[in-house]
Amino acid sequence: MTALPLSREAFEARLRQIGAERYHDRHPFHHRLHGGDCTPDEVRAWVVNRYYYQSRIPMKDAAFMSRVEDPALRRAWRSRIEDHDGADGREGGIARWLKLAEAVGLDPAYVASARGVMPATRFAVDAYVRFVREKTLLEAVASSLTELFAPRIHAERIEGLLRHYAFADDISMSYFRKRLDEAPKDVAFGLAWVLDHADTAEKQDAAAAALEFKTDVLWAQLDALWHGYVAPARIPPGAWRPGEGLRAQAA
Ligand SMILES: O=C(O)c1cc(C(=O)O)c2c(n1)C(=O)C(=O)c1cc(C(=O)O)[nH]c1-2
Repeated sequence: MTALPLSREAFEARLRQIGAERYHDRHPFHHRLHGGDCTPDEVRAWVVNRYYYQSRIPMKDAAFMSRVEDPALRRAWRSRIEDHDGADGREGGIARWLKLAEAVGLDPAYVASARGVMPATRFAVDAYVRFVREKTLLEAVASSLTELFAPRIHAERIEGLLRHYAFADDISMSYFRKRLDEAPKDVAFGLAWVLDHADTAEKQDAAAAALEFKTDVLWAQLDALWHGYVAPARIPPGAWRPGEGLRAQAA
């Protein structure tokens, strides 16, 4: 006997439960960061590694769009690329992230080179891009739904960083402030699309598994960061080392 799909409401609740249990706002590295307990070098390591995630988001969205045959879906999706890359003289999220890099004392060109990114960060982030390129469109859209839970963490981060770190100001926090405006529209669209298209129990299971996979992508990045940079730090070969990639004044 084939299982019946959950109602729209029950399926949405199932997706939200995944966030409640597995989203990376629960990770100890985030508690440390937002609570003011990170050393300047731990913050720098986070900025260097998280840049790689940021830089790959528009690439995964372009990979997604390259597979979409419906112009309406492509039209709804394409602002995600512009939000990160910028458009028509408007600065995008990547440029704003590099302002944060500068504020924490890093050379933006070094960060943008991605030279200091840890292997585990690359593996996790590249796995996300590959997932979106290779899985069904439903799984690809579902994997973006961690953003349902992101506004909460961005608000928490703005507040925590402003309270605890001298580098935090309007300019260095602009990435997160802007995401508070941008993300809700994307996620409302993505959630409605998944609820509309996951119309069998099998598709609901696949969408839920995709969201879990994505929480793993995020969690694994923070595990790597903790292992690499929080004492006793075990920095992997080739990854950023304290003192490297600093901007001239901060060196
Ligand atoms: O700071 C965060 O915790 C966080 C998490 C996520 C996420 O949940 O994937 C994204 C972002 N930020 C973000 O800024 C962003 O642009 C973004 C795009 C996506 C995506 O999967 O398409 N996730 C996220």
